[in-house]
Amino acid sequence: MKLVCVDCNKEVSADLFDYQCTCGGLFDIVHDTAQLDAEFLKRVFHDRLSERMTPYASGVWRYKELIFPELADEYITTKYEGNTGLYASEQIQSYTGSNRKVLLKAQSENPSGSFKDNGMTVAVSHGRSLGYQRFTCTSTGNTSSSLAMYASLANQESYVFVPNKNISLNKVLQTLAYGANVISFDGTYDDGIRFYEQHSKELGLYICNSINPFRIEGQKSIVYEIAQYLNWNLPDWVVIPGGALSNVTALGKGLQDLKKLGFIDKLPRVALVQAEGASPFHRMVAEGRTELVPEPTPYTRASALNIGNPPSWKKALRTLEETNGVTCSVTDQEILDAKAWVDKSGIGCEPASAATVAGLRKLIAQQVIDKDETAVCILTGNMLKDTDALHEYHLGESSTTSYKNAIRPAELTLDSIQSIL
Ligand SMILES: N[C@@H](CCOP(=O)(O)O)C(=O)O
Repeated sequence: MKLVCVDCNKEVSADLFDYQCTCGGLFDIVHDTAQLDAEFLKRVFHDRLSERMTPYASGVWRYKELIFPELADEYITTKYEGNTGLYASEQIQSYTGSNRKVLLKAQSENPSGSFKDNGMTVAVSHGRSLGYQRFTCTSTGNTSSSLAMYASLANQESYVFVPNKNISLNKVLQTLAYGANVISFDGTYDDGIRFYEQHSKELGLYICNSINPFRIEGQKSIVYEIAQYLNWNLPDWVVIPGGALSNVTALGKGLQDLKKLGFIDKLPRVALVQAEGASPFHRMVAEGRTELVPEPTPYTRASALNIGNPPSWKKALRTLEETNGVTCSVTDQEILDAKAWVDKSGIGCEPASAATVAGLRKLIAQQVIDKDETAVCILTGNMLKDTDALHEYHLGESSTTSYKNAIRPAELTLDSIQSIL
């Protein structure tokens, strides 16, 4: 296993772990797959479906050979994440105008209620194997609750940076309840990432955001699981929401693994959907540019997507290129209407997830996706992650998003944070 920079292609041994290359680029993890026997692995992955209460019962660690083969089992911190439902919905078929039942992959059924668990179990396990006892992330709420859960499960400390506005109160409460030290700051997720880029070394904390390539390795399991449930036959399209762009990055990497190993014959096409108020990546693609222009003040009601400068955009672009993918953006109203349909289909999701269903509907209407093509939409977070959205949609009310048990530095500086640690 080695780290390869996505910008300058520099190769570094994975033992010399870092988040960024000296050139500033993010790292990819590259495994040595030459010795892997695909048919043998398929059998192993199948047999592990009957595991209970061992690390291999996890829908992530089931695929350990493709994710982190070198890790000693003693470091695995798992809550049997993954193993989430894949549903064929007639309601969503009729809402989107498809001629085929639409598949929904409910990552919302993960233990902390979002897809972040697939990556977080790997990041925290890796951090522990390096001897870290204190973990951190910046988050709009799902990453933080996931980290807080795994850190506490491993009896470790977590310090999470959370913007003080435009995020879901429930997610912050969940993070606090799991025992994290919550640091509420004036800014956005993008400011938190910038802070890490400047100070990761001095902080001495293990960073669990998606700039960490081990998070991406864990998130690859989402597409492995879809493929395995469908007997290694993927639909024509995978529709995925985009904020920090870790999900689409991991999807692309997972698809390449499956193709290289011969588990699948051809790559499905990827449709990446962003919220209109936070869509720098879609705008870049739609305008034919090759450099992302950050949005300084991203805003969407789908708070998990409130990101103006997604760190993984170059990796995401690679996924789009490799899969002949497309992007689109949808309005908050389109997202909330689609969410109401997902909720009443009995599956349920948080607003950001519903961007996929809204996007599929739009792309079918625009004839980018044919009505006869098959599609799976990835639902990233649980319906109860954002009950304010339910209030607003169904009762026409909104409630406060202030929270009191948080640490509030006057500003996000190294001194102010070090005084808290
Ligand atoms: N919506 C995300 C944003 C953080 O993204 P990450 O992939 O870098 O952890 C959240 O839940 O915080």
